[in-house]
Amino acid sequence: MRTALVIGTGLIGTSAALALSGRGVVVHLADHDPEQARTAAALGAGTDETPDGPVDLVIVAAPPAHVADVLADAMRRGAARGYIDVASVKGGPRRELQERGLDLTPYIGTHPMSGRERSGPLAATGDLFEGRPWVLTPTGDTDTEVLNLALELVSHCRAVPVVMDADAHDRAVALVSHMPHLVSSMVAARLEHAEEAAVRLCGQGIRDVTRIAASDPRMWIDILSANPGPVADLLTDFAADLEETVRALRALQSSDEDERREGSTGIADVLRRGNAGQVRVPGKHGSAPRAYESVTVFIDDQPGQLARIFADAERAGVNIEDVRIEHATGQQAGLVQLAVDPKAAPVLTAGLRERGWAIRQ
Ligand SMILES: NC(=O)c1ccc[n+]([C@@H]2O[C@H](COP(=O)([O-])OP(=O)(O)OC[C@H]3O[C@@H](n4cnc5c(N)ncnc54)[C@H](O)[C@@H]3O)[C@@H](O)[C@H]2O)c1
Ligand SMILES: O=C(O)C(=O)C[C@]1(C(=O)O)C=C[C@@H](O)C=C1
Repeated sequence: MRTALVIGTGLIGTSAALALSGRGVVVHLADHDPEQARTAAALGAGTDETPDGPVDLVIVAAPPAHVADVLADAMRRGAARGYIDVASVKGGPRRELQERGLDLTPYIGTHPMSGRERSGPLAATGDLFEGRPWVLTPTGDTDTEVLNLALELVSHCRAVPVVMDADAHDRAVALVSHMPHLVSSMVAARLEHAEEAAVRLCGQGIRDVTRIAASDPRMWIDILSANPGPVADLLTDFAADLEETVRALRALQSSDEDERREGSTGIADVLRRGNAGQVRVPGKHGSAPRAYESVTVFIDDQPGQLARIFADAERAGVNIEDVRIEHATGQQAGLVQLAVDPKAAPVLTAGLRERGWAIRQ
């Protein structure tokens, strides 16, 4: 692929454009808000000038409700050899395009399974998709050359291609993305009118559960409107679990010992099922989940601390698999949790202590 046109230069479009530009592809940037395209260009994602002629690949990264319109327009004016979109839902856009009677052989619906709770080009990064699944939904009619262009894009973004049927994709993301998003919003909504004294105690647990609730509601209304049935089915099962859990908690309040025992069994069952589901969440780069050990380091909130920790870990010969930072409430300090291979944990602990770091036991 030598040239590409990204239409919709927000978080996802600009991240893909940064990755492609970094691999030498000439990327043109367009957005219905020209300021967004200018910002993306200023970040080094490409040029906001209109291409002279057809490009190799058009990548539509507009909100889901606009995808079919934008694609249809680009296809009618022959803007490229191949066309893809990156919307979070796949069945709806394809059907909308079919209804318009367009030739869909040069089109593939795709979806990178990576994002952030922030929108716009300023939130973009060229490594956003690294190691993440990128779903492609070709059909029997898809032009092979276009499939190859899409695979090239996925490879330039260092993502992992996954081929799926569009409707099967929508059912899968209802489970792993859309339903969890609503649950996160509902947990976060409990905080809206909560007392300040309680909110001040927020720790890492609630931060993990509510991060995605900060996302742009307009985008999520589009996504959920395009996949309401599968999400409603999942939430119906979720509601049944909730009811059972409430029943078990009420039983735990009982003065009757048998009822309390039943309540305790009910709660243990929810927690056990949670453990069983959680271990199925794939690990880094889509590999089977791996158990890492955490080494927790106290840091002052000063520039360069993280860089020093990483350099000292390298000196100790330890590979850091993942990192998480927890800020201490009301203090200029924090805790850095370094996830490492269990065998490397004592080596890292000793190495960091030797270099003056305070390690939490
Ligand atoms: N945010 C995520 O985590 C995520 C992850 C994977 C896929 N997606 C999908 O990627 C797409 C973009 O999402 P985002 O998070 O980058 O959103 P964003 O809000 O950051 O960017 C969307 C951009 O599209 C532009 N736009 C809106 N209507 C347009 C139109 N008609 N023509 C041209 N440009 C238009 C907006 O001005 C904006 O710059 C969506 O379809 C979304 O479902 C999002
Ligand atoms: O991690 C996040 O912030 C996301 O919003 C990512 C996420 C997801 O649910 O995994 C959200 C929607 C996209 O369609 C794909 C990815």
